Amino acid sequence: MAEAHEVAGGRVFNGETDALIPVERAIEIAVGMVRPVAGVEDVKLVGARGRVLAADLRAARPMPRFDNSAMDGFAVRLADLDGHGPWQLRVAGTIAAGADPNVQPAMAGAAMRIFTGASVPETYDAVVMQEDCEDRDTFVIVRTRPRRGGNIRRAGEDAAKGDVLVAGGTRIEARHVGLLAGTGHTLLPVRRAPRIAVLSTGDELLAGDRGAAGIHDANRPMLISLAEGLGAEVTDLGICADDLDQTAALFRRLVHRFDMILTSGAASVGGRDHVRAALVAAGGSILSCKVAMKPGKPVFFGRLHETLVTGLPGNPLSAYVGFQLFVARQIGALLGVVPAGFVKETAIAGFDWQCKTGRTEYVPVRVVGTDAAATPVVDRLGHGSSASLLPLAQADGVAVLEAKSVAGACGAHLSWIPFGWNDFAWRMT
Ligand SMILES: Nc1nc2c(c(=O)[nH]1)N[C@H]1C(S)=C(S)[C@@H](COP(=O)(O)OP(=O)(O)OC[C@H]3O[C@@H](n4cnc5c(N)ncnc54)[C@H](O)[C@@H]3O)O[C@H]1N2
Ligand code: MOO
Repeated sequence: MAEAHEVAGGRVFNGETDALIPVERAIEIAVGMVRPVAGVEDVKLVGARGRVLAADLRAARPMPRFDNSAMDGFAVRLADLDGHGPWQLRVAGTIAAGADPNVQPAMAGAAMRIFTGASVPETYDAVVMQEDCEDRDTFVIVRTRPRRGGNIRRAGEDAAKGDVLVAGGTRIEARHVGLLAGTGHTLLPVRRAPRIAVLSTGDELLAGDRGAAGIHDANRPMLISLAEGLGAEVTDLGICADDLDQTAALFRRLVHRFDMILTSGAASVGGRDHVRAALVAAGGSILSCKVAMKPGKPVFFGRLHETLVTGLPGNPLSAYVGFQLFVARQIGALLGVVPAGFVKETAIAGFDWQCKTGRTEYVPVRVVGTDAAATPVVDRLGHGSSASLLPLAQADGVAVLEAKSVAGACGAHLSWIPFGWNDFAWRMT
Protein backbone atom coordinates (compact mmCIF):
# COMPACT_ATOMS: atom_id res chain seq x y z
CA MET A 1 0.00 0.00 0.00
CA ALA A 2 2.69 2.44 1.00
CA GLU A 3 5.03 3.58 -1.73
CA ALA A 4 8.66 4.49 -1.37
CA HIS A 5 10.70 6.64 -3.70
CA GLU A 6 14.37 7.13 -4.22
CA VAL A 7 15.52 9.91 -1.97
CA ALA A 8 19.18 9.68 -1.14
CA GLY A 9 19.85 9.44 2.57
CA GLY A 10 17.31 9.79 5.29
CA ARG A 11 15.30 7.25 7.22
CA VAL A 12 12.65 5.67 5.03
CA PHE A 13 9.53 4.31 6.65
CA ASN A 14 6.18 3.75 5.05
CA GLY A 15 7.36 5.68 2.04
CA GLU A 16 8.44 8.62 4.14
CA THR A 17 11.91 9.93 4.58
CA ASP A 18 13.38 12.15 7.23
CA ALA A 19 15.79 13.73 4.74
CA LEU A 20 15.03 17.23 3.54
CA ILE A 21 14.60 17.10 -0.22
CA PRO A 22 15.35 20.09 -2.48
CA VAL A 23 12.42 22.17 -3.68
CA GLU A 24 12.92 21.20 -7.33
CA ARG A 25 12.86 17.48 -6.45
CA ALA A 26 9.74 17.99 -4.33
CA ILE A 27 8.05 19.68 -7.28
CA GLU A 28 8.92 16.68 -9.48
CA ILE A 29 7.44 14.29 -6.91
CA ALA A 30 4.32 16.40 -6.38
CA VAL A 31 3.61 16.80 -10.10
CA GLY A 32 4.73 13.26 -10.99
CA MET A 33 1.94 11.81 -8.84
CA VAL A 34 -0.79 13.54 -10.81
CA ARG A 35 -2.95 11.93 -13.48
CA PRO A 36 -4.94 14.49 -15.50
CA VAL A 37 -8.71 14.44 -14.97
CA ALA A 38 -10.41 12.54 -17.77
CA GLY A 39 -13.78 14.27 -18.07
CA VAL A 40 -14.64 16.89 -20.68
CA GLU A 41 -17.64 19.21 -20.60
CA ASP A 42 -18.97 21.97 -22.83
CA VAL A 43 -19.19 25.43 -21.32
CA LYS A 44 -20.45 28.71 -22.69
CA LEU A 45 -17.72 30.93 -24.03
CA VAL A 46 -18.71 33.76 -21.73
CA GLY A 47 -17.79 32.32 -18.36
CA ALA A 48 -15.09 30.00 -19.76
CA ARG A 49 -12.26 32.17 -18.47
CA GLY A 50 -9.93 30.07 -16.31
CA ARG A 51 -11.06 26.74 -17.81
CA VAL A 52 -8.65 24.57 -19.75
CA LEU A 53 -9.43 23.72 -23.35
CA ALA A 54 -9.76 19.98 -23.94
CA ALA A 55 -9.20 20.06 -27.72
CA ASP A 56 -7.76 22.29 -30.43
CA LEU A 57 -10.20 24.92 -31.66
CA ARG A 58 -9.91 25.66 -35.37
CA ALA A 59 -11.02 28.41 -37.70
CA ALA A 60 -14.32 27.46 -39.37
CA ARG A 61 -13.68 30.13 -42.02
CA PRO A 62 -10.71 32.12 -43.29
CA MET A 63 -9.84 34.96 -40.94
CA PRO A 64 -10.64 37.64 -41.94
CA ARG A 65 -13.54 36.29 -43.94
CA PHE A 66 -13.21 38.79 -46.83
CA ASP A 67 -10.83 41.48 -48.04
CA ASN A 68 -11.59 44.59 -46.02
CA SER A 69 -10.33 48.08 -45.45
CA ALA A 70 -7.93 48.88 -42.62
CA MET A 71 -8.70 52.62 -42.86
CA ASP A 72 -11.41 55.15 -43.49
CA GLY A 73 -10.60 56.55 -46.94
CA PHE A 74 -11.05 55.79 -50.61
CA ALA A 75 -10.78 52.51 -52.51
CA VAL A 76 -8.90 53.08 -55.76
CA ARG A 77 -7.71 51.17 -58.84
CA LEU A 78 -4.03 51.59 -59.70
CA ALA A 79 -5.03 51.66 -63.40
CA ASP A 80 -6.73 54.99 -62.69
CA LEU A 81 -3.53 56.47 -61.25
CA ASP A 82 -1.33 56.65 -64.39
CA GLY A 83 1.61 59.02 -64.71
CA HIS A 84 2.29 61.59 -62.05
CA GLY A 85 -0.23 62.67 -59.42
CA PRO A 86 -2.12 64.24 -57.96
CA TRP A 87 -5.09 62.47 -59.56
CA GLN A 88 -8.69 63.54 -59.45
CA LEU A 89 -11.18 60.68 -59.22
CA ARG A 90 -14.96 60.75 -59.15
CA VAL A 91 -16.43 59.24 -55.97
CA ALA A 92 -18.98 56.68 -57.20
CA GLY A 93 -20.44 55.70 -53.87
CA THR A 94 -19.82 54.57 -50.32
CA ILE A 95 -19.04 51.14 -48.89
CA ALA A 96 -19.71 50.85 -45.18
CA ALA A 97 -18.85 48.01 -42.82
CA GLY A 98 -21.58 45.42 -43.06
CA ALA A 99 -22.28 46.00 -46.75
CA ASP A 100 -22.52 42.74 -48.72
CA PRO A 101 -19.05 42.00 -50.13
CA ASN A 102 -20.58 40.38 -53.22
CA VAL A 103 -22.60 43.30 -54.57
CA GLN A 104 -20.19 46.22 -54.42
CA PRO A 105 -19.63 47.91 -57.76
CA ALA A 106 -16.24 48.71 -59.23
CA MET A 107 -16.25 51.52 -61.74
CA ALA A 108 -13.31 52.50 -63.93
CA GLY A 109 -12.10 56.01 -63.26
CA ALA A 110 -13.93 56.23 -59.99
CA ALA A 111 -13.02 55.78 -56.37
CA MET A 112 -15.31 54.51 -53.63
CA ARG A 113 -15.56 56.13 -50.25
CA ILE A 114 -14.89 53.29 -47.82
CA PHE A 115 -14.89 52.84 -44.06
CA THR A 116 -12.72 50.70 -41.79
CA GLY A 117 -13.82 47.07 -41.88
CA ALA A 118 -15.91 47.45 -45.05
CA SER A 119 -15.32 44.86 -47.76
CA VAL A 120 -13.05 45.89 -50.59
CA PRO A 121 -14.35 44.74 -53.99
CA GLU A 122 -11.68 42.73 -55.72
CA THR A 123 -11.28 45.16 -58.63
CA TYR A 124 -9.97 47.80 -56.22
CA ASP A 125 -6.23 47.59 -55.59
CA ALA A 126 -5.71 49.75 -52.54
CA VAL A 127 -7.32 52.03 -49.99
CA VAL A 128 -5.91 55.52 -49.54
CA MET A 129 -6.53 56.85 -46.04
CA GLN A 130 -8.58 60.03 -46.06
CA GLU A 131 -5.78 62.08 -44.45
CA ASP A 132 -3.77 61.49 -47.65
CA CYS A 133 -6.57 62.75 -49.91
CA GLU A 134 -8.52 65.91 -50.49
CA ASP A 135 -12.13 65.01 -50.04
CA ARG A 136 -14.29 67.19 -52.35
CA ASP A 137 -17.47 65.24 -51.74
CA THR A 138 -18.31 64.17 -55.31
CA PHE A 139 -14.68 63.70 -56.20
CA VAL A 140 -11.42 63.10 -54.41
CA ILE A 141 -7.85 64.21 -55.07
CA VAL A 142 -5.30 61.48 -54.41
CA ARG A 143 -1.86 62.97 -53.83
CA THR A 144 0.43 59.92 -53.75
CA ARG A 145 0.16 56.55 -55.45
CA PRO A 146 -0.58 53.79 -52.93
CA ARG A 147 1.17 50.44 -53.13
CA ARG A 148 -0.89 47.52 -54.44
CA GLY A 149 -2.85 46.08 -51.54
CA GLY A 150 -2.17 49.10 -49.34
CA ASN A 151 -4.56 49.31 -46.36
CA ILE A 152 -6.38 46.15 -47.44
CA ARG A 153 -6.63 43.33 -44.87
CA ARG A 154 -6.71 40.21 -47.04
CA ALA A 155 -9.11 37.33 -46.52
CA GLY A 156 -7.31 34.53 -44.64
CA GLU A 157 -4.22 36.60 -43.86
CA ASP A 158 -4.52 35.84 -40.12
CA ALA A 159 -5.64 32.22 -40.39
CA ALA A 160 -6.79 29.87 -43.13
CA LYS A 161 -9.90 27.75 -42.69
CA GLY A 162 -8.94 24.82 -40.44
CA ASP A 163 -5.96 26.50 -38.78
CA VAL A 164 -5.67 26.01 -35.00
CA LEU A 165 -6.74 29.20 -33.25
CA VAL A 166 -6.31 28.04 -29.64
CA ALA A 167 -4.53 24.79 -28.82
CA GLY A 168 -5.95 22.13 -26.48
CA GLY A 169 -4.41 22.53 -23.02
CA THR A 170 -4.60 26.32 -23.10
CA ARG A 171 -6.02 28.02 -20.01
CA ILE A 172 -8.69 30.34 -21.37
CA GLU A 173 -8.11 34.02 -20.72
CA ALA A 174 -10.12 37.04 -21.85
CA ARG A 175 -7.89 37.38 -24.93
CA HIS A 176 -8.87 33.86 -26.04
CA VAL A 177 -12.53 34.62 -25.32
CA GLY A 178 -12.29 37.62 -27.65
CA LEU A 179 -10.63 35.65 -30.44
CA LEU A 180 -13.06 32.75 -30.17
CA ALA A 181 -16.11 35.02 -29.97
CA GLY A 182 -14.88 36.84 -33.07
CA THR A 183 -14.60 33.53 -34.91
CA GLY A 184 -18.08 32.33 -34.05
CA HIS A 185 -17.36 29.89 -31.21
CA THR A 186 -20.05 29.83 -28.54
CA LEU A 187 -19.41 26.57 -26.64
CA LEU A 188 -15.98 25.33 -25.61
CA PRO A 189 -14.96 21.75 -24.72
CA VAL A 190 -13.05 22.08 -21.45
CA ARG A 191 -11.58 19.68 -18.95
CA ARG A 192 -13.75 18.92 -15.97
CA ALA A 193 -12.80 21.13 -13.02
CA PRO A 194 -10.65 19.22 -10.52
CA ARG A 195 -12.59 18.41 -7.34
CA ILE A 196 -10.59 19.58 -4.40
CA ALA A 197 -11.52 19.26 -0.75
CA VAL A 198 -9.94 21.66 1.73
CA LEU A 199 -9.55 20.75 5.37
CA SER A 200 -8.12 22.59 8.34
CA THR A 201 -6.94 20.80 11.45
CA GLY A 202 -6.49 22.03 14.99
CA ASP A 203 -8.38 22.25 18.27
CA GLU A 204 -7.39 25.92 18.52
CA LEU A 205 -9.32 26.61 15.28
CA LEU A 206 -12.43 24.79 16.50
CA ALA A 207 -12.47 27.23 19.39
CA GLY A 208 -12.49 30.16 16.94
CA ASP A 209 -12.22 33.41 18.86
CA ARG A 210 -13.99 31.87 21.86
CA GLY A 211 -11.73 31.15 24.81
CA ALA A 212 -8.34 32.65 25.46
CA ALA A 213 -6.35 30.29 23.20
CA GLY A 214 -8.67 30.05 20.20
CA ILE A 215 -7.69 31.50 16.82
CA HIS A 216 -9.53 32.11 13.58
CA ASP A 217 -8.96 29.75 10.68
CA ALA A 218 -6.87 31.72 8.20
CA ASN A 219 -5.73 28.89 5.95
CA ARG A 220 -8.97 27.36 4.78
CA PRO A 221 -10.46 30.54 3.25
CA MET A 222 -7.05 31.38 1.76
CA LEU A 223 -6.54 27.93 0.24
CA ILE A 224 -10.12 27.81 -1.05
CA SER A 225 -9.56 31.19 -2.73
CA LEU A 226 -6.30 30.01 -4.24
CA ALA A 227 -7.76 26.72 -5.51
CA GLU A 228 -10.88 28.37 -6.93
CA GLY A 229 -8.68 30.94 -8.63
CA LEU A 230 -7.04 28.09 -10.52
CA GLY A 231 -10.35 26.67 -11.68
CA ALA A 232 -10.94 23.98 -9.06
CA GLU A 233 -14.38 22.97 -7.79
CA VAL A 234 -13.79 23.25 -4.08
CA THR A 235 -15.52 21.48 -1.22
CA ASP A 236 -15.04 23.04 2.20
CA LEU A 237 -14.49 20.22 4.71
CA GLY A 238 -14.33 22.57 7.67
CA ILE A 239 -12.10 21.95 10.67
CA CYS A 240 -11.04 18.61 12.11
CA ALA A 241 -9.94 18.19 15.71
CA ASP A 242 -6.37 17.19 16.58
CA ASP A 243 -7.42 13.58 16.96
CA LEU A 244 -5.93 10.62 15.09
CA ASP A 245 -9.07 8.48 15.05
CA GLN A 246 -11.38 11.30 14.03
CA THR A 247 -9.00 12.35 11.29
CA ALA A 248 -8.60 8.77 10.01
CA ALA A 249 -12.39 8.30 10.07
CA LEU A 250 -12.79 11.49 8.06
CA PHE A 251 -10.28 10.28 5.47
CA ARG A 252 -12.20 7.00 5.17
CA ARG A 253 -15.38 8.91 4.40
CA LEU A 254 -13.54 10.88 1.69
CA VAL A 255 -12.33 7.87 -0.31
CA HIS A 256 -13.12 8.08 -4.07
CA ARG A 257 -14.82 11.48 -3.80
CA PHE A 258 -12.14 13.96 -4.82
CA ASP A 259 -9.19 14.46 -7.13
CA MET A 260 -7.27 16.06 -4.28
CA ILE A 261 -7.58 16.57 -0.55
CA LEU A 262 -5.68 19.57 0.70
CA THR A 263 -5.04 19.75 4.40
CA SER A 264 -3.28 22.33 6.50
CA GLY A 265 -1.82 21.89 9.95
CA ALA A 266 -0.71 18.88 11.97
CA ALA A 267 1.83 18.03 9.30
CA SER A 268 4.87 18.24 11.52
CA VAL A 269 6.25 16.21 14.41
CA GLY A 270 4.32 17.45 17.47
CA GLY A 271 2.40 15.03 19.61
CA ARG A 272 -0.83 16.23 18.04
CA ASP A 273 0.36 16.26 14.44
CA HIS A 274 -1.77 13.33 13.28
CA VAL A 275 -2.56 13.97 9.65
CA ARG A 276 0.08 11.71 8.09
CA ALA A 277 -0.60 8.88 10.53
CA ALA A 278 -4.35 9.27 9.98
CA LEU A 279 -3.90 9.07 6.23
CA VAL A 280 -1.92 5.85 6.50
CA ALA A 281 -4.45 4.44 9.00
CA ALA A 282 -7.21 5.14 6.47
CA GLY A 283 -5.39 3.13 3.81
CA GLY A 284 -3.43 5.97 2.22
CA SER A 285 0.27 6.38 1.70
CA ILE A 286 2.89 9.09 1.90
CA LEU A 287 5.39 9.51 -0.93
CA SER A 288 7.40 12.36 0.44
CA CYS A 289 7.61 14.83 3.22
CA LYS A 290 9.98 17.52 4.45
CA VAL A 291 11.29 19.91 1.86
CA ALA A 292 14.41 22.05 2.19
CA MET A 293 12.50 25.30 2.21
CA LYS A 294 11.55 28.02 4.64
CA PRO A 295 8.72 28.45 5.29
CA GLY A 296 6.93 25.24 4.46
CA LYS A 297 9.35 22.49 5.49
CA PRO A 298 6.82 19.90 6.74
CA VAL A 299 4.75 19.76 3.52
CA PHE A 300 3.93 16.17 2.52
CA PHE A 301 2.62 14.47 -0.61
CA GLY A 302 0.46 11.41 -0.29
CA ARG A 303 -2.40 9.46 -1.76
CA LEU A 304 -5.65 7.99 -0.60
CA HIS A 305 -6.32 5.39 -3.30
CA GLU A 306 -6.54 7.50 -6.48
CA THR A 307 -6.97 10.80 -4.59
CA LEU A 308 -3.95 13.05 -4.13
CA VAL A 309 -3.47 14.21 -0.57
CA THR A 310 -1.21 17.19 -0.08
CA GLY A 311 -0.56 18.25 3.48
CA LEU A 312 0.49 21.84 3.98
CA PRO A 313 1.96 23.08 7.25
CA GLY A 314 -0.29 24.95 9.63
CA ASN A 315 1.65 28.19 9.75
CA PRO A 316 -0.25 30.39 7.30
CA LEU A 317 2.75 31.75 5.39
CA SER A 318 4.03 28.17 5.06
CA ALA A 319 0.64 27.03 3.75
CA TYR A 320 0.59 29.88 1.20
CA VAL A 321 4.11 29.21 -0.10
CA GLY A 322 3.47 25.46 -0.20
CA PHE A 323 0.33 26.05 -2.24
CA GLN A 324 2.10 28.25 -4.77
CA LEU A 325 5.10 25.98 -5.18
CA PHE A 326 3.39 22.59 -5.23
CA VAL A 327 -0.40 22.65 -5.19
CA ALA A 328 -0.75 25.21 -8.00
CA ARG A 329 1.36 22.91 -10.16
CA GLN A 330 -0.58 19.82 -9.10
CA ILE A 331 -3.86 21.54 -10.03
CA GLY A 332 -2.28 22.56 -13.34
CA ALA A 333 -1.24 18.95 -13.94
CA LEU A 334 -4.77 17.72 -13.07
CA LEU A 335 -5.93 20.04 -15.82
CA GLY A 336 -3.24 18.83 -18.20
CA VAL A 337 -1.25 22.06 -17.94
CA VAL A 338 2.31 21.56 -16.74
CA PRO A 339 4.08 24.86 -16.18
CA ALA A 340 7.83 24.79 -16.54
CA GLY A 341 8.74 27.14 -13.74
CA PHE A 342 8.18 30.49 -12.17
CA VAL A 343 9.10 33.64 -13.97
CA LYS A 344 11.73 34.92 -11.62
CA GLU A 345 13.02 38.42 -12.03
CA THR A 346 16.08 40.16 -10.72
CA ALA A 347 16.01 42.71 -7.92
CA ILE A 348 18.56 44.50 -5.80
CA ALA A 349 18.51 43.53 -2.14
CA GLY A 350 17.84 46.38 0.25
CA PHE A 351 18.80 44.09 3.13
CA ASP A 352 21.48 41.66 4.30
CA TRP A 353 20.61 37.99 4.66
CA GLN A 354 21.96 34.68 5.72
CA CYS A 355 20.75 31.22 4.67
CA LYS A 356 22.30 29.13 7.40
CA THR A 357 19.45 26.69 7.31
CA GLY A 358 20.35 24.90 4.05
CA ARG A 359 16.78 25.65 2.97
CA THR A 360 15.60 27.84 0.10
CA GLU A 361 13.93 30.80 1.74
CA TYR A 362 10.87 32.64 0.45
CA VAL A 363 10.71 36.14 1.88
CA PRO A 364 7.92 38.70 1.39
CA VAL A 365 9.46 41.86 -0.05
CA ARG A 366 8.32 45.32 -1.02
CA VAL A 367 9.74 47.51 -3.79
CA VAL A 368 11.33 50.58 -2.19
CA GLY A 369 12.93 52.14 -5.29
CA THR A 370 14.93 51.41 -8.40
CA ASP A 371 18.62 51.61 -9.22
CA ALA A 372 20.13 53.53 -12.16
CA ALA A 373 19.30 50.61 -14.51
CA ALA A 374 15.64 50.65 -13.37
CA THR A 375 16.08 47.33 -11.50
CA PRO A 376 13.76 47.30 -8.48
CA VAL A 377 15.28 47.55 -5.04
CA VAL A 378 13.38 45.38 -2.58
CA ASP A 379 13.28 45.34 1.19
CA ARG A 380 12.19 42.39 3.27
CA LEU A 381 9.02 42.67 5.31
CA GLY A 382 8.35 41.16 8.71
CA HIS A 383 10.82 39.37 10.89
CA GLY A 384 10.87 35.97 9.26
CA SER A 385 7.93 34.37 11.08
CA SER A 386 5.94 31.85 9.09
CA ALA A 387 3.02 32.41 11.45
CA SER A 388 2.11 35.85 10.07
CA LEU A 389 0.45 36.74 6.79
CA LEU A 390 0.77 40.48 7.41
CA PRO A 391 4.11 40.88 5.56
CA LEU A 392 2.78 38.84 2.63
CA ALA A 393 -0.37 40.93 2.42
CA GLN A 394 1.74 44.08 2.27
CA ALA A 395 4.31 42.66 -0.15
CA ASP A 396 4.90 43.31 -3.84
CA GLY A 397 6.34 39.83 -4.27
CA VAL A 398 8.48 37.13 -2.74
CA ALA A 399 12.28 37.03 -2.82
CA VAL A 400 13.84 33.61 -3.36
CA LEU A 401 17.02 33.17 -1.35
CA GLU A 402 18.60 30.01 -2.70
CA ALA A 403 19.83 27.50 -0.13
CA LYS A 404 23.27 27.51 -1.73
CA SER A 405 23.62 31.29 -1.58
CA VAL A 406 24.48 31.12 2.17
CA ALA A 407 24.57 34.90 2.64
CA GLY A 408 24.03 38.11 0.77
CA ALA A 409 24.53 41.76 1.42
CA CYS A 410 22.55 44.89 0.79
CA GLY A 411 23.10 45.86 -2.86
CA ALA A 412 23.47 42.27 -4.12
CA HIS A 413 21.31 40.89 -6.92
CA LEU A 414 18.67 38.38 -5.93
CA SER A 415 15.76 36.56 -7.58
CA TRP A 416 12.22 37.50 -6.79
CA ILE A 417 8.74 36.57 -7.95
CA PRO A 418 6.68 39.75 -8.33
CA PHE A 419 2.96 39.46 -7.73
CA GLY A 420 0.76 40.27 -10.68
CA TRP A 421 -2.56 42.02 -10.28
CA ASN A 422 -3.66 38.96 -8.36
CA ASP A 423 -1.66 36.29 -6.60
CA PHE A 424 -3.78 33.31 -7.52
CA ALA A 425 -0.80 31.64 -9.08
CA TRP A 426 2.65 33.00 -9.29
CA ARG A 427 3.34 33.66 -12.91
CA MET A 428 4.71 30.50 -14.39
CA THR A 429 6.23 30.00 -17.81
N1 LIG B 1 9.99 20.20 17.02
C1 LIG B 1 9.65 20.73 15.84
N2 LIG B 1 8.66 21.61 15.84
C2 LIG B 1 8.30 22.18 14.69
C3 LIG B 1 8.98 21.84 13.49
C4 LIG B 1 10.01 20.88 13.55
O1 LIG B 1 10.64 20.53 12.52
N3 LIG B 1 10.29 20.34 14.75
N4 LIG B 1 8.62 22.46 12.33
C5 LIG B 1 8.07 23.77 12.49
C6 LIG B 1 7.60 24.23 11.22
S1 LIG B 1 8.80 24.66 10.12
C7 LIG B 1 6.29 24.41 10.95
S2 LIG B 1 5.84 25.11 9.47
C8 LIG B 1 5.26 24.05 11.86
C9 LIG B 1 4.21 23.23 11.11
O2 LIG B 1 3.44 22.59 11.96
P1 LIG B 1 2.16 21.77 11.58
O3 LIG B 1 1.96 21.63 10.14
O4 LIG B 1 2.20 20.53 12.39
O5 LIG B 1 1.02 22.75 12.06
P2 LIG B 1 0.37 22.96 13.47
O6 LIG B 1 1.34 22.54 14.53
O7 LIG B 1 -0.94 22.34 13.44
O8 LIG B 1 0.23 24.52 13.45
C10 LIG B 1 1.33 25.37 13.37
C11 LIG B 1 0.87 26.79 13.67
O9 LIG B 1 -0.05 27.21 12.69
C12 LIG B 1 -1.31 27.57 13.26
N5 LIG B 1 -2.38 27.14 12.37
C13 LIG B 1 -2.66 25.89 12.03
N6 LIG B 1 -3.70 25.86 11.20
C14 LIG B 1 -4.08 27.12 11.02
C15 LIG B 1 -5.12 27.73 10.29
N7 LIG B 1 -5.96 27.01 9.52
N8 LIG B 1 -5.25 29.08 10.31
C16 LIG B 1 -4.41 29.80 11.09
N9 LIG B 1 -3.40 29.28 11.81
C17 LIG B 1 -3.23 27.96 11.79
C18 LIG B 1 -1.34 26.82 14.57
O10 LIG B 1 -2.21 27.39 15.50
C19 LIG B 1 0.13 26.89 14.99
O11 LIG B 1 0.41 28.15 15.56
O12 LIG B 1 5.75 23.30 12.92
C20 LIG B 1 6.96 23.85 13.50
N10 LIG B 1 7.29 23.09 14.66
O1 MOO C 1 9.18 25.85 7.62
MO1 MOO C 1 7.99 26.34 8.76
O2 MOO C 1 7.02 26.35 7.40
O3 MOO C 1 9.01 27.77 8.75
O4 MOO C 1 7.25 27.60 9.56
